[in-house]
Amino acid sequence: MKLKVCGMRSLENAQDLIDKVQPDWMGMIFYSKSARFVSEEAHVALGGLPVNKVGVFVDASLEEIQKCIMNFGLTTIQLHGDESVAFTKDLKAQTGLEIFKVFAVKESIDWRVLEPYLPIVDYFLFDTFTKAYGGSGQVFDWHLLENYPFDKPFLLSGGLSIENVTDIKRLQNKLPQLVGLDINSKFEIEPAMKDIEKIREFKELVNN
Ligand SMILES: O=C(O)c1ccccc1NCC(=O)[C@H](O)[C@H](O)COP(=O)(O)O
Repeated sequence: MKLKVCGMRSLENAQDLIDKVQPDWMGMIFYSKSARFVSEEAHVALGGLPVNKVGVFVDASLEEIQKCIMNFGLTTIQLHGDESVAFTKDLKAQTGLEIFKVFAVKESIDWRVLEPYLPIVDYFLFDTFTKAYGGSGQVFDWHLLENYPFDKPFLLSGGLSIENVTDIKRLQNKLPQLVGLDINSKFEIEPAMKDIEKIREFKELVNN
């Protein structure tokens, strides 16, 4: 199972994560209202890290995203807002980078909304709906994913922790399209500072 560790900001903490966990992706939040916001100046420290770097954006402009791609050496763009199909298509055409399109889950999922994104994005990512967009630590009703109708691989997110590993594995057994997990606040000591040992333990439990 692939692992994305999101909301990283400190160079030492990120280096430790890479050394001890080797995540498939490391996420940085470029949304100024987030407690995990990564400012432009941080690229000097974080830009050179040897890991696939995901930039998380909420309804940002193409120009803002392009700037972060250049400065931080992003490999992946996570669209965490209400980005349209046209915008997502333009972004893919202009950058050629891997794209995660996030869908914030409430009480139900309308699969027709996801369909036009299928030829454009590399992965869907399902997260819990909150007004703050992400990093809430809240779990949504995973039963809603059981009739996922596409072959497109997706990542699961929203309140993932060591406590719900058994349920994650149960879902993975039912849905082979679930190829990755996105973790964040349940592994934090403080916003944007992760407990690396706890993440290592989570990875071990998920993969064994
Ligand atoms: O983490 C944030 O502060 C954040 C703010 C705005 C948009 C997205 C954000 N996080 C993106 C992520 O991919 C998180 O990992 C995801 O929301 C799950 O977080 P959590 O429920 O804390 O595990």
